[in-house]
Amino acid sequence: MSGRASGPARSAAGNRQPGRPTGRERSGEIRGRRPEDTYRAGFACFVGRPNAGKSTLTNAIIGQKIAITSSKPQTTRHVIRGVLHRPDAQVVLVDTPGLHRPRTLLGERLNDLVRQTWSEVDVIGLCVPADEPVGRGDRFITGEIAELKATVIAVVTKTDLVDRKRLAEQLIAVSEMGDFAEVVPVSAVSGHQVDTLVDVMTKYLPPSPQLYPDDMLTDEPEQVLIAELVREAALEGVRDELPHSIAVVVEEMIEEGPVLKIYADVYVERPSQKAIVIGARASRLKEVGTRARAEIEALLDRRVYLDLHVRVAKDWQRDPKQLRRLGF
Ligand SMILES: Nc1nc2c(ncn2[C@@H]2O[C@H](COP(=O)(O)OP(=O)(O)OP(=O)(O)O)[C@@H](O)[C@H]2O)c(=O)[nH]1
Repeated sequence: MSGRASGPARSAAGNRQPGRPTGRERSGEIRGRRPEDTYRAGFACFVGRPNAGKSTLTNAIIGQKIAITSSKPQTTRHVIRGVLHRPDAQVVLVDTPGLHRPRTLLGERLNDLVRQTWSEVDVIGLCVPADEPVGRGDRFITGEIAELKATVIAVVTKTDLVDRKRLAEQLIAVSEMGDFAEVVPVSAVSGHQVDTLVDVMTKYLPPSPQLYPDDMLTDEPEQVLIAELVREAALEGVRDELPHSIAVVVEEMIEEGPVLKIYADVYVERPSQKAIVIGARASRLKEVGTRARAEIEALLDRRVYLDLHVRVAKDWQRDPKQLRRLGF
């Protein structure tokens, strides 16, 4: 045992008793620390209407492709956590799908998931794109999150798309929409103000020990990330025809020497959709496989063999059993 006085042992940074100097502080290693500089950690999420830039911003903050972005709304299905590590804080980002009018069981499940996530986080970043007028959708979400315990920060996204005058007007319009702790303009694409936004979010996290180990970027199982990459590739070019009809399940992953063999099923709702996804003489499916494999290899940094099967799961969006099987 060390000569430390009795009391609970300290296992993680910041989990210390106030007033008791650590060994590093005693040796003068950490100078000029103010009492408010304690370690902070907590959960944050971005909300906003579809296409507001939430996933892109999450990726820009974590610095890795952890959520799937697309120019079409509502591609984010799973709650994906990315963990941002800083010397003074840990921000655990939870990515949610957009809240929308439920037309299917899937829609209802997604909305439940969103509300549950909102009630569990410390900080919510309400994203409003700079290049579109503040609208009913933004006001609706602002109202929905107003009563939660979380601190709400308004984030004006995609600032690279507008000039300064338009941005200034949008900042005013957004700040008039609700009672926000702060309003922060940001561009995930150019990176402008991303660090500032993280500083602001960190400020509102509670003092807390580290929540996840240092080397952890995301706790989403690899399979889900891989399935999302396949799904994104399968949607490419056919989004207008089957925007919400594709689901992907990774059935098996087998290590074979330096190669990782991945067997995945691509589910569609109808035989006609199966034909679209496969394409003439399987040409489309081959392209999907090539594109997805490149993405997966980049994600895992290793060689991958990808085997895709297209299957019809009739009306999977409306069937509770199928939804459970597909991970919803
Ligand atoms: N120019 C520009 N485009 C952006 C920026 N952030 C996001 N986008 C684009 O806006 C579109 C939507 O971005 P997403 O991050 O998918 O939006 P989202 O809010 O997660 O969308 P849902 O998953 O549908 O709720 C994509 O085409 C992005 O490339 C930005 O800072 N600048």
